[in-house]
Amino acid sequence: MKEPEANNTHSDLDELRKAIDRIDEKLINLLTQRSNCVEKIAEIKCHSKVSIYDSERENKILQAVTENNPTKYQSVDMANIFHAILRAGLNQQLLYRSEHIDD
Ligand SMILES: O=C(O)C(=O)C[C@]1(C(=O)O)C=C[C@@H](O)C=C1
Repeated sequence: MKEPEANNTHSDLDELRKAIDRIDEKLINLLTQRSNCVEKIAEIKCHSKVSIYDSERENKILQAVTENNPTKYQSVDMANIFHAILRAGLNQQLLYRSEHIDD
C-alpha cells in the first residue's frame, strides 16, 4: 500500500495541473483578443502606409513588463515571453499585408 503522503502529493500535483490547464485556456482567450486587435491595427497600417514594425512601441511594452513584474518569473523571462508575442504580432501583420497587397 502507498504512503498517504505519496497519495497526497499525487493528487496535489493533479489539482495544480488542472488549475494550470484552466489558466492556459484563459491565456489563449486573451491572446485571441490581442491578435484580434493586432488584425485591426494591420488593417489601419495597410491603408495608411504606416510601418508595421514600431520599435518605440515595442520598447515601451517590454519596459513596462520588466519594470512592473508581479509574477515569480524573472524579468528577463517575462521580456522573452512578450518579445515572442510581439514577433507573432509582427508576423501576423506581414501575412495580412501580403494577403491584402492590392487592396
Ligand atoms: O502597436 C502597434 O503599432 C502594432 O503594430 C502592434 C504590435 C504589438 O503586437 O503590440 C506589433 C508590432 C509592432 O512592432 C508593435 C506593436
